[in-house]
Amino acid sequence: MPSQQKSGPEYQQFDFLMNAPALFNAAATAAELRIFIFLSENPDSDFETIREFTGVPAHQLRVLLQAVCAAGLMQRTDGKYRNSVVAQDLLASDEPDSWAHTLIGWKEIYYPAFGQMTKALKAGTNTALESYPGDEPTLYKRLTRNPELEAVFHKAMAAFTLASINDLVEREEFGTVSHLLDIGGGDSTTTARLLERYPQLRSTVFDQPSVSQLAHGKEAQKYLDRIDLVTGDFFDTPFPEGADAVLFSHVLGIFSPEQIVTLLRKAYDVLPSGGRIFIYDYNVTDDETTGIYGARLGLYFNILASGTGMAYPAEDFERWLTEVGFENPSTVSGLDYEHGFHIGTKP
Ligand SMILES: C[S@@+](CC[C@H](N)C(=O)[O-])C[C@H]1O[C@@H](n2cnc3c(N)ncnc32)[C@H](O)[C@@H]1O
Repeated sequence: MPSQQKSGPEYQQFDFLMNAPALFNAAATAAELRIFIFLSENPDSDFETIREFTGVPAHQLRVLLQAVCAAGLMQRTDGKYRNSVVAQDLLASDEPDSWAHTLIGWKEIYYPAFGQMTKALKAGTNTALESYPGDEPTLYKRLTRNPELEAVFHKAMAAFTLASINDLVEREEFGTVSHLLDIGGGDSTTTARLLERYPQLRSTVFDQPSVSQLAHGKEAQKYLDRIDLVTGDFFDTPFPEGADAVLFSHVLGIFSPEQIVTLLRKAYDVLPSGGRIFIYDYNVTDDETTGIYGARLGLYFNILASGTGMAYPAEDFERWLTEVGFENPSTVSGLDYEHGFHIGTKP
């Protein structure tokens, strides 16, 4: 009987897509078991050596390794295993910028929620948040009740931030800022990279109290004398004055247009004349048809994180900047991982 399977790149993409959740989880499990790091240190290991290292029963490990090979992250030659080029590049380290942390965070926190997509989208709210105790409206706030999971979340977020941050750090606009206000600055990873690059800069990082404590992590440790921490809820707590630029990195997209305008107004009010606003975030294209990182993020916000928000197109950010009073809003688009950099100046 002839094969029913269709051929061609679109069908191949369909085949990959239909199996991607299983392959993703296999990759994340291999990362959790530190197999990529092990193979980096011990390339061409045989099955028995990997079994001894992981302690996973032989049959189950056979199944896992086949899946990771099928995903293109590992190669097997004459019974010996090694990382593929991309796994060696992105997954084979424990450094803060390793994609291994991102995979584990997405496996533990993001994707379990995606099973509720239909329910959450129909309800118009982030119903998956019900799995986390508390009555706070966002994942970020509920995680403050669970320090262990919160640390996994911020490790994953910091890793992905580091993977996508170079295009932000290289923006020459930071060279003429003396005091930055980094709103929702997380564990200060972004601020630390900016301080490393721009010696004239100091930064005030505003985040929730439990998150700010994570600023004592590896990246920020070296610059604590140039970092001030301000804690609170950024909707309720006044923004501190004194900065000549405000940065929102991966923050505004979480929220609704009304909430975004509220935060932009708060930034506008504390800036001096000539002060600038910088927004670094994911953008889908203006016609809203492309952007796979943006797609994942928008769904995650609406199912779990905040019940609103998306990787808004650049034209939305520029319109909000104008509405609040910033002059000459502009966008640098096409940055790493579908990012855009939006700039406005207070008259
Ligand atoms: C996606 S993270 C971005 C972190 C960092 N700016 C980056 O680019 O990696 C969003 C941050 O906003 C903070 N956040 C969310 N809602 C907040 C609120 N209402 N008040 C203060 N911080 C908040 C979270 O704790 C988190 O650190």
